[in-house]
Amino acid sequence: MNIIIVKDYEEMSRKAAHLFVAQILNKPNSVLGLATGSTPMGLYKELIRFFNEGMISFQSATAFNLDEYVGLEKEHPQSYWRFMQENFFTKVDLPVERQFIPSGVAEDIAAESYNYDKNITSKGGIDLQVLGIGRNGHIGFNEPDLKFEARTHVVKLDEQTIEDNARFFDDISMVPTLAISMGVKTIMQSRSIILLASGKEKGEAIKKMLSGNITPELPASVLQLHPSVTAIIDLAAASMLDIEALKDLYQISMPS
Ligand SMILES: O=P(O)(O)OC[C@H]1O[C@](O)(CO)[C@@H](O)[C@@H]1O
Repeated sequence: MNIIIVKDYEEMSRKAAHLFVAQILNKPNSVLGLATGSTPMGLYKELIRFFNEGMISFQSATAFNLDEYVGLEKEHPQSYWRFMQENFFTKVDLPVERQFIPSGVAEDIAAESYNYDKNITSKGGIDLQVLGIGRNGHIGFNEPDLKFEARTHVVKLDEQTIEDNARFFDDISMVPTLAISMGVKTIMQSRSIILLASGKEKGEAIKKMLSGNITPELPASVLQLHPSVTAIIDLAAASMLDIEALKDLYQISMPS
């Protein structure tokens, strides 16, 4: 794993956008794995800026999102479908027919999960996946203790995840308790992964992710086994790391 420690959220977003731009320039028909939440919003803003400046086009790209709440219609203000429309898809030229987000209201969620994974494979697999990280170490909505072999599936959200995401809903009781999420195995099959983390509340999860211990109790720790991960972490999220000790395990670059 290559670790880039940056000053703040803005620098994290810029660096991540540069990696996405490089990916698209090298392979215009890339299959991108996209995420929601507060973390990647700055990345999308930067990509939209690059698009508006004419530097990149998503015309030939395909996008698969990580997850969606079960029970929320597309148009629900907190659905991840809506998040992607508002923060990215309507602002770039990625064709609608190649924007994929699992449906949280499919009649047969098991079939939806199976077909979602199959669709990723049929498009050649994900070239570049962006991930945030939950305070409990989740990636996508793969909560602690879920097996690493899971493909796209339905997950029961942790109390902590429900609490964390309650900020987006009028009341905590309105936060869905289930989600459909790419599984760890689906994520690990991506050719390259960028993990983003910003803010001191992510410090503990980042420390555990890099500790050397690989366990489903801290789902992001599995990324230590992936051959091409770049973790872009701001100083606040990196504040609990013993950088000197980690230099034996990872390639680490510090802010200039
Ligand atoms: O970026 P946030 O809002 O801190 O959320 C952390 C993670 O949890 C999720 O909301 C659940 O998938 C991710 O989208 C995100 O990466």
